[in-house]
Amino acid sequence: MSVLLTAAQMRAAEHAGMASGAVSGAELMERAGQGVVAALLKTWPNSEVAARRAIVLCGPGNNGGDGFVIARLLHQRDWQVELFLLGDSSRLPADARLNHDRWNALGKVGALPFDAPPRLSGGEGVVIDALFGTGLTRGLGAEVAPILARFEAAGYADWHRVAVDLPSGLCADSGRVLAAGDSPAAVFRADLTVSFHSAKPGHFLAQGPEVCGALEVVDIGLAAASFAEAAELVTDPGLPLGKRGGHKFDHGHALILSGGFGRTGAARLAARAALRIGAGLVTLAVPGAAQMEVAAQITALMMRRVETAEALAQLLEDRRLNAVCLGPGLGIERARMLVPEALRAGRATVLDADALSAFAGDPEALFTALHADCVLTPHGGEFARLFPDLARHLAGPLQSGPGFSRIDAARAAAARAGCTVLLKGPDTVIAAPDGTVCVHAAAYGRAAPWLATAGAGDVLAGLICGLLARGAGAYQAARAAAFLHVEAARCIGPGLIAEDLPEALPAVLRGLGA
Ligand SMILES: NC(=O)C1=CN([C@@H]2O[C@H](COP(=O)(O)OP(=O)(O)OC[C@H]3O[C@@H](n4cnc5c(N)ncnc54)[C@H](O)[C@@H]3O)[C@@H](O)[C@H]2O)[C@@H](O)CC1
Ligand SMILES: Nc1ncnc2c1ncn2[C@@H]1O[C@H](COP(=O)(O)OP(=O)(O)O)[C@@H](O)[C@H]1O
Ligand SMILES: [K+]
Repeated sequence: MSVLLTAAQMRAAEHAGMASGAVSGAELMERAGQGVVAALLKTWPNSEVAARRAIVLCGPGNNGGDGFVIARLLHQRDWQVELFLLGDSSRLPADARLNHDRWNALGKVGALPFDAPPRLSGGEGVVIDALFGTGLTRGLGAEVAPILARFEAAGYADWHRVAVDLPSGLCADSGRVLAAGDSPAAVFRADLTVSFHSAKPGHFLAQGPEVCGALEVVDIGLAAASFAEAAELVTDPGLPLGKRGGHKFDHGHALILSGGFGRTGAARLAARAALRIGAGLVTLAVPGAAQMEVAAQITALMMRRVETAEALAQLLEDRRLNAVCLGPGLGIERARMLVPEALRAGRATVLDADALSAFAGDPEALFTALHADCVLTPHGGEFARLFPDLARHLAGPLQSGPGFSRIDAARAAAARAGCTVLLKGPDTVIAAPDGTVCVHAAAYGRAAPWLATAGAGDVLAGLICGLLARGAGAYQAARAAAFLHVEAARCIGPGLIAEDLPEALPAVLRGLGA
């Protein structure tokens, strides 16, 4: 299982490694520098035969220390290296100071800000950002931002940009770019980011993927420390998805509540996803006025008329209906009427879209009615309606690090709601009320920008409901659905529309060996 370590957890892992006597700080720094050099040569093998020029920008802490190691290792490979240090070398921490001195025996240490900035000319080269890593506590201000701005203004042309651990300016915990007072937030925009031991949440959340470029995580020989509170990075469904025999009723019966005439498409998409992910049966609960519309569109799906809360209560007397989904296309009025009844019935329940927005005026009324087998699937706007204080924390400039993250927000929301919360986006975060949390990032090799299309969220709600019907727990169902949703999108690729997503599931499941 991959975990994402915050700046504080990473420091604790480093201290544990050093305290055990297994490794020294200087050894870790050496391996970090080796890892960056190896990753950059792997990414641009031709740079060995091109200009072999590097400009290394070192900061006042251990991130700068890594920069000195990188400069030395490239120099040993006959690269022409220009190195610049921000701050006073006598104030560097011990390991960084050691590597400063080792470099200084080989080459010069220029000062930052530049007297005369180096020119990015003469063919291919590499700018290495070793200014700040996990120790960044405030935004890049008047001293540092202009250094990056000069390179940006000059244009990098054939030069590659490598960030050591994190692009400077990016908060390791939140993936937000730190602001410096009223100045615009500044950040190094990397082509490649090389991090150590474990990725950080900031590599995957918010602006992280956009400013990191590609991401490599290199082993520096630290033992895998276990942090109960660390977020997991989702890289698999985490559930067995195959069917091992049995009757259709052994695989659950999902009930998807539909909206009225002309608004049934969203629920039909959700229902089809629930069926495709393996729910034994799926029924659409439809108001009378929409029955003809739905009947004309469905085959394997079933339909029941549900006009009122009483009708829903009656339907749910059938205990075989074991999972319910409300929200997609439901309409605010119908949601206000039906959600409390569905929650009273105590089934595993997904609430999405209108089922969330219906409680914008009184989120507490919803929280009181929710139970542990529920999953809320808000996008950013719906999240802000239910958890306005948490959304405010996430919005606006981040003045100090480590910053409040989408992980913090989802975790606080799940604790408050008393159920699983899946906060949607390219950086989806899923949290359980006990604090268990994971990040499913559609980023780097798993980017799926085609998912930003109408109806994609309805399919996700249906997938979760289908998995709940099959007996998965709320958190596990949400986690697996987020993974499968992006797998399906990647299977289709450009041109994707929401209708394609359920149809891609057989290929996805086959690929997973289900
Ligand atoms: N934790 C570990 O296990 C390892 C850490 N290593 C490196 O060490 C880094 C962390 O080192 P540090 O904790 O020294 O932190 P950093 O080197 O990231 O930065 C800390 C320094 O920057 C200053 N600072 C912070 N924000 C600033 C701003 N906006 N403007 C000006 N100065 C600012 C701080 O006062 C402090 O002097 C990692 O990112 C990584 O590159 C590696 O050497 C390998 C091992
Ligand atoms: N750029 C993106 N990359 C990956 N996934 C995305 C992206 N944009 C949106 N998504 C995903 O697509 C779905 C959109 O859901 P939602 O906003 O509810 O839309 P709708 O209500 O139209 O279905 C969510 O699961 C979200 O995580
Ligand atoms: K950096």
